[in-house]
Amino acid sequence: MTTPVVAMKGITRTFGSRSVLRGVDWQIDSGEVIGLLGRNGAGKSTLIECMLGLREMDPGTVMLFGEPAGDLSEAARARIGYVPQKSDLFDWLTPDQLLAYFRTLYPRWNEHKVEHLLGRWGFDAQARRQRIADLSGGQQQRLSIIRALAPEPDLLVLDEPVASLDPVGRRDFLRELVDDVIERGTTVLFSTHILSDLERIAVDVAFLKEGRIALQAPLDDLLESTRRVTGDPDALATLRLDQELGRVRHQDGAFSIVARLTPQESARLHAAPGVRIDPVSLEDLFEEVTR
Ligand SMILES: Nc1ncnc2c1ncn2[C@@H]1O[C@H](COP(=O)(O)OP(=O)(O)OP(=O)(O)O)[C@@H](O)[C@H]1O
Repeated sequence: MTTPVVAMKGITRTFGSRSVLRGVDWQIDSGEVIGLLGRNGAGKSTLIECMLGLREMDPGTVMLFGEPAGDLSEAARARIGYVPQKSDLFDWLTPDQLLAYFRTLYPRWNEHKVEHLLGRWGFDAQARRQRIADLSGGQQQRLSIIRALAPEPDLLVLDEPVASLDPVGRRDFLRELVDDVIERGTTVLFSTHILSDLERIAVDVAFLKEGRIALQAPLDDLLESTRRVTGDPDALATLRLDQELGRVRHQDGAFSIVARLTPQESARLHAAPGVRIDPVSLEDLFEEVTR
């Protein structure tokens, strides 16, 4: 049996009276590429920070590459790349100084990739010698991504990595992620609110809701099996489906259920009079699962 890259058990985190994580059990295996979704304030950043041993937890344990996250060996630490939501760059340095510093910390550091990305992402000679504090938010985010990719990590964790990037920067970053990072078999966890980005990468999606992973599945399977069933409120009110994600009574009196349908359920509902079955988008799914 191979050791999971991430193994979390009973992760709990409370801020004052607010319980943000409520006993998360989660495992991420080698080579998985997972998009982490959840409403604002659902606890995605908190979960990621607990996962990487950057935040104290209430009860709970996290193992990374089989080692306790809070007491990682240098070797295990060097296998992780992290792009935080808020820049943690040493902003009194220049990009060249920052990258030179990090180069000394990692046994593996792909200088060719660094130069290539710096060139492609608009770091000319002047920008490379400018204080990071004086770079734009998007440039800082690009630099943070370059720093995380340079050591060719086995686990790459990205917390809303494209939030400050312009559309060209986003597309370019996604291309890099798909063509190089994922292609190499890297395990990737990334949180985003840009659902179309997830659809480009074709990954598993995990939904964080009420302090737990409420649902995780390959995105393609999820979209293929999930349907919105609309019909007569009285008939649908008593309908029970195996994997129901949500039910809504609309203002116009219509009633709909969003559920993952088995082939049998699908056949049964298609044959039922007055029932409509429609595909759902990832946005619909997000709304239902995180409602
Ligand atoms: N240091 C802290 N002290 C008090 N509350 C905190 C602290 N850090 C996070 N929280 C609270 O925990 C909740 C989850 O925050 P978190 O940043 O993890 O959510 P998120 O899912 O990443 O949100 P977003 O999508 O908006 O980035 C929020 O209600 C936040 O206010």
